[in-house]
Amino acid sequence: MEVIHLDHSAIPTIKEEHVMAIGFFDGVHLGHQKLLDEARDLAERKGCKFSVMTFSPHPSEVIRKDSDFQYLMTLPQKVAKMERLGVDTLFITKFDLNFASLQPTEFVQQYIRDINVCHVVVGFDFTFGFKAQGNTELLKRECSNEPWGVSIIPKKKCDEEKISSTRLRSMVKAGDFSSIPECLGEYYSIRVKIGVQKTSCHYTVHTDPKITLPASGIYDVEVRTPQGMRYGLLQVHEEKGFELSVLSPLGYSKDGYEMMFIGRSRKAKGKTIERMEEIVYG
Ligand SMILES: Cc1cc2nc3c(=O)[nH]c(=O)nc-3n(C[C@H](O)[C@H](O)[C@H](O)COP(=O)(O)O)c2cc1C
Ligand SMILES: Nc1ncnc2c1ncn2[C@@H]1O[C@H](COP(=O)(O)OP(=O)(O)OP(=O)(O)O)[C@@H](O)[C@H]1O
Repeated sequence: MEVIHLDHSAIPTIKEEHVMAIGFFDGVHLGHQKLLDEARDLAERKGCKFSVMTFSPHPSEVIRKDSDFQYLMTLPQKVAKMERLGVDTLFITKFDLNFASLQPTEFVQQYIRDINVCHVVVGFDFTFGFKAQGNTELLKRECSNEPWGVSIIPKKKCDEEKISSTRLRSMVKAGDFSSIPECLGEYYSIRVKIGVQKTSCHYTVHTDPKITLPASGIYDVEVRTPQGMRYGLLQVHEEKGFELSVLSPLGYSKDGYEMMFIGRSRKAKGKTIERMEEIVYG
């Protein structure tokens, strides 16, 4: 997969035509995946490349100056997931105040027409342009006299409610992981690094400070190590970061580990995780 960083001041020439899906896609949940699947199928039928345009950082950080904005995934995680989904070209457009002030028609001209897009795929509630004034109706009007077309993907729901990144963030924050695989298509996972190894199987761990974390409590987790998966208990403290206990040591990994949240640990209720064997084996 080719990754192209787009900056207002330098938009490259793209020679080959491509079908492009547009959106922020935090978490790349099952609503996003439905949209991306349609874009990939269409690109295949048209015999052209499949591209995705995403933005960085999140518009909330720039427009609402929300410096505490918490993501479901880091940009490298998003890049890796897009690659797994068969994306040929990923455009990462720098979202700054200059870019945010583009009128919807200017965005269409510079970021769709001028980069050789032959078809755009967006969801039913996609918005774009200054003050989010552009919507799917405007996109359809804009392309009516153009060689490129637009597909609008209907709402994908879970439990009668739209699957959304905002909803997933709330579930994670509440420590409610029960419906997450139905919305995300997999367990919620974060990348962690070891801080201090307290004993052979007990560690303090840390993660990217911009990543959404669950409320304090003890969670069942699975950690992917070079030697395979390890079951563990993660204790999230209110202020003091978190601690991980596993049944056998993690083994060395320079880049850290992927840790999946299974759910709140019922067995660990009211306990601390130092004595993990007692919690696990009763
Ligand atoms: C050119 C452009 C300008 C934008 N300007 C604004 C803005 O002024 N205010 C705002 O809230 N969002 C703005 N956005 C963000 C969009 O409303 C929207 O969040 C973004 O296009 C990602 O779409 P998605 O949230 O459906 O994934 C802009 C987006 C684009 C592409
Ligand atoms: N459940 C869904 N069904 C269909 N399309 C969706 C769904 N969720 C998002 N999309 C579409 O995917 C693209 C990316 O959307 P976006 O990143 O805003 O996701 P979101 O889950 O709606 O996020 P947020 O909760 O932050 O608004 C947009 O074109 C949007 O319309």
